[in-house]
Amino acid sequence: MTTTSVLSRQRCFDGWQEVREHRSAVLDCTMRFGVYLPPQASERPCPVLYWLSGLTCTEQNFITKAGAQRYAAEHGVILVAPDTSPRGAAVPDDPAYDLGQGAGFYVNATQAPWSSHYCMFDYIVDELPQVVESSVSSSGRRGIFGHSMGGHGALVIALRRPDRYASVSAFSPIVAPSEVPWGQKALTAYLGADRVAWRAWDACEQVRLATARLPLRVDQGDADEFLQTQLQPERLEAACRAAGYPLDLRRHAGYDHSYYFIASFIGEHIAWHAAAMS
Ligand SMILES: N[C@@H](CCC(=O)N[C@@H](CSC=O)C(=O)NCC(=O)O)C(=O)O
Repeated sequence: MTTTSVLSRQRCFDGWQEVREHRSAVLDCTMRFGVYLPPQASERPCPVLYWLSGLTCTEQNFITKAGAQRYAAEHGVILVAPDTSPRGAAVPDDPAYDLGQGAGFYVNATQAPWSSHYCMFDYIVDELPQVVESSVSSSGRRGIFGHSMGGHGALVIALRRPDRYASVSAFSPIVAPSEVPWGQKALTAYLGADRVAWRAWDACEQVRLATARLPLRVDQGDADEFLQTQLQPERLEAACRAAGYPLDLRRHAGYDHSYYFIASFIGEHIAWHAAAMS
């Protein structure tokens, strides 16, 4: 039985924005997550939409910058925003922003020293939903979305576990971590140098193996500073086309990689997930 404490609770669009903390058995550390409870959650079961943030983020970035609560209240969706890695003094870290704490990449690490704590895939797929959904009025319907590293996480998680989700979407995702510097660095550290082990964590590879077809949407700004070096959405487009996996990829002129882009389209994503989760 996990004990979860409420660290903060604010009224927001007639619902509640909370930050909760619990001891994670999977990650072997204390973890925080944001949970937004829309007004409907006090009257009836609501679907739960999980947001995965990108490099350098905590549970705070999404809840303070995306402006998502207005739309979650409108559509009766519970929003959950976890941290991006295990945390704490006992958890291995790296001085670089793109490895270690704040950069868990949503994989289950197999290599020392990371494997003792960095099991973000299992945390997001299994432990966190158990913790959250046993304490809120959940309809049992779930969606997942994310940004950049978190977009990669959302895609891989939904492609590998379509039984768990009704829909998946991403803002500016890393779609082929095996082929770009952020991903190659993280996968080498967490999984080792053998690229065969990387396939399970690469959305383009997983599209090729997918048997189920979830509603899949990606939004990408064309002024994104990481577009050519780290993101390369054309790789996902090609993989989906080859696999016959329907993809709704929308490109937006002038938008960069920031939360200003996310805030501009978050309402569309939440409405889209709400329809799929109903
Ligand atoms: N060069 C930056 C890189 C960090 C960054 O841009 N982080 C993004 C996600 S990038 C991919 O996962 C982000 O969401 N930042 C938080 C925010 O609130 O904008 C650096 O050195 O920090």
